[in-house]
Amino acid sequence: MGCNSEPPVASRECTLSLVRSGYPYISAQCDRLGTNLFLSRLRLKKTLFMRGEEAAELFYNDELFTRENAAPKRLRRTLFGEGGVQGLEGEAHRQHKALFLSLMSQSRIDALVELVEHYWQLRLSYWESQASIILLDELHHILCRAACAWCGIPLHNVDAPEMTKRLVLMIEGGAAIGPKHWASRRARHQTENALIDLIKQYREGLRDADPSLPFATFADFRDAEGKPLSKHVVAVELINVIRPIVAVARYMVFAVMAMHEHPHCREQLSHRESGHYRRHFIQEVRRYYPFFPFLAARIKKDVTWNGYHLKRGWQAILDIYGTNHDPHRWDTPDQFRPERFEQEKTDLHRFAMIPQGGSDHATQHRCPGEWITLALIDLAVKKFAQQLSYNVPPQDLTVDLNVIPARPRSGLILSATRSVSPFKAKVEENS
Ligand code: HEM
Repeated sequence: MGCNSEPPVASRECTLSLVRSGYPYISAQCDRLGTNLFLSRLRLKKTLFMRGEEAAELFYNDELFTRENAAPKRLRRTLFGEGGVQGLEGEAHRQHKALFLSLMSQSRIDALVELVEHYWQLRLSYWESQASIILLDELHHILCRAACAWCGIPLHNVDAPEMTKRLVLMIEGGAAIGPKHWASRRARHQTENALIDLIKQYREGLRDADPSLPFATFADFRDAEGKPLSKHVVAVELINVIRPIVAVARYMVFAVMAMHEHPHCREQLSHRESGHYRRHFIQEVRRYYPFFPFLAARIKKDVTWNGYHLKRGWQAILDIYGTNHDPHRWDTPDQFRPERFEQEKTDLHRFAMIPQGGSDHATQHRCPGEWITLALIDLAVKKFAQQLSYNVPPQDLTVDLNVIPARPRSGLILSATRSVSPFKAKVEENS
């Protein structure tokens, strides 16, 4: 610990090294310096890098840290959109966040899972007719259709592949450079415009919408003064629902990959009464595999913490991946061991395991889609451990730690996929 000094400096400027090394970069500096807090410059801005449970708790203190204008512009123009919940603070944030959380009742989550099962079932005969499929691409497609139906966004069959392509570009283009980044910006622009048209028609009475679905929830919202959200902000928030649902495909793929690489896990998951073990397995998937690498904020006022002076105006970066792998908190953090969660007191960690952010859902920026994510990974695990037979042919399953968001290079190719136990298909085909 320092004695009323600034945290140790890892390097004068670290942008290139961070881009080259990717997810493990911050942890490697922390281990080298023997600290969970260090300074460097990111794109010339003085930046405090933070890792671990204690540092995460500090990062989520909104008296000291703010998210306003903290995320890089290139992310706001691709992944997040401008004017959405991620960049809001205080009362405006609480209002938007309450809308998201109002969508997350158990019955609504069950409805989404049923829709995913429905579209999965429709796709299954295609899988069975093919020599092989790329699971990541297939799940993107299924989740896009289910997410749009769940939100009340009309998607005719012809639009579905285009919408899937655009949402995937938003997910993958934020951190990309060059043509892929520009394609991602175009995809956001086109999707926002298409949604703005629908919202306009709805508000002018030219189109109906089910009042219980997210489309109407956002389009009908009025603040305390009776003011609606602008059409653009409604579009951004609707994309904030459908885009991350499609992104859950990566965790579903990682779960199937983990079963392939750890056959003893698959064996335990194949029993129908495996619920307890399945929860631990899913938590380990979220802890172990890389997804979002870090979060950005700005320090609001000078503070002394653990003997270090932290200064107002510094950029702060919280290392998500490093916190989930912090060797001070997790035993053998780089091994995939679901049974580690037997010893954990709770399933919902506030600051030690933060793949979808930490602290509180309602008052902080913690992900409101955490329960949906758990339910969709659970669905994938049950399907692949209990209801489908398939082969995993030789392929390149390397997960590059400098590609954000991470994925297995092959996307996980499966061959000879067959249903061995009937899928539940409760929802009638209606599109
Ligand atoms: C692939 C699974 C997912 C991952 C890894 C993930 C990760 C994250 C992370 C790291 C944050 C930022 C937390 C923070 O700033 O403190 C976040 C926020 C958010 N996520 Fe997720 N998420 C996922 C799924 C979802 C789903 C399924 C939804 C919606 C249905 C969703 C909607 C949001 C929204 C709206 C925010 C902004 C919350 C706020 O600013 O208050 N996410 N997510």
